[in-house]
Amino acid sequence: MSKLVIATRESRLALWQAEHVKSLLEARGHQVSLLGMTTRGDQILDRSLSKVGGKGLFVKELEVALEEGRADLAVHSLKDVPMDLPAGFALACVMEREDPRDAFVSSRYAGLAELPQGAVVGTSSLRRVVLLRAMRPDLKIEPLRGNLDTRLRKLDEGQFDAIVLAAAGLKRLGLGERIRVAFEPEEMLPAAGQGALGIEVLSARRDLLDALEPLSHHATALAVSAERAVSRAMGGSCSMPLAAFATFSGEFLQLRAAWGDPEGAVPPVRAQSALIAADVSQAAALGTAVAMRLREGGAR
Ligand SMILES: NCc1[nH]cc(CCC(=O)O)c1CC(=O)O
Repeated sequence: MSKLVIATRESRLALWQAEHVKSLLEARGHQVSLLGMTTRGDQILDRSLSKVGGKGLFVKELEVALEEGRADLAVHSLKDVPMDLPAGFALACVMEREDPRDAFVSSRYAGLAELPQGAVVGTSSLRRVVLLRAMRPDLKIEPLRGNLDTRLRKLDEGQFDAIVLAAAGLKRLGLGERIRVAFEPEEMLPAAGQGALGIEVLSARRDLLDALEPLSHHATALAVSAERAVSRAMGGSCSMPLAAFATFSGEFLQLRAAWGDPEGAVPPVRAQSALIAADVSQAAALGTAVAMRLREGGAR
């Protein structure tokens, strides 16, 4: 069968994800190799992502490799993939989702409620900041960047009383025991696409669709399509605190979303809706409808 090259970032999580796709494809008879590369997002570690150009930072170099024919596939955490891909690129495959929740990580405290008044919590996600503030306005929330190992090290060095990370990344790296408690979506609604992997290809590469089809996961694709439609309709960038989380069971797609005021002047606006969805365009329509409800509720 075909020989495929996967372009990947070189963080431990990105490599795990690329290896995961590699082994799934190999099990189906393909020959696969990895092409590791460093992206702008990996180089810029001192500033909040929202200030330096956003989600595209982790994706651009991988797209150049696809364009130049040095690689066939790029594996991404969907959360980091911009809503609209550049012309000529397509999200060919959405894979089964890992745990979509956010995780409370701390060595001293068992959960948010145990944190003392004014405790220091690390996160650079604006979504996590506004949702944490809504639950615990007293906390001191401080920026936390770097790859997963760096963030855990900063916690272990005592720079924070607790940090918040995606459960999916920790579990993939075998660090699931660091999770003291996973936030229920009612408390901290996940980001669009959190926990799901997507495979990007050049749109012209119809030849790859057959190889990728067995890796795609219908329920995840529907959920993520609804979530990403919320972000798209809200003009979502990572400078907007936005959460969107959908679940699909039976034929029923349920979507919840939350918008936070970046200045924190008003509490988060929440909206939800559900419908029977059979394909990704119906799922996206649900996302658009929920975005409209957010706006009606005061989201900008
Ligand atoms: N923003 C970085 C990022 N992109 C994807 C994940 C975790 C894995 C996932 O959501 O699939 C993380 C780390 C985090 O948010 O803690």
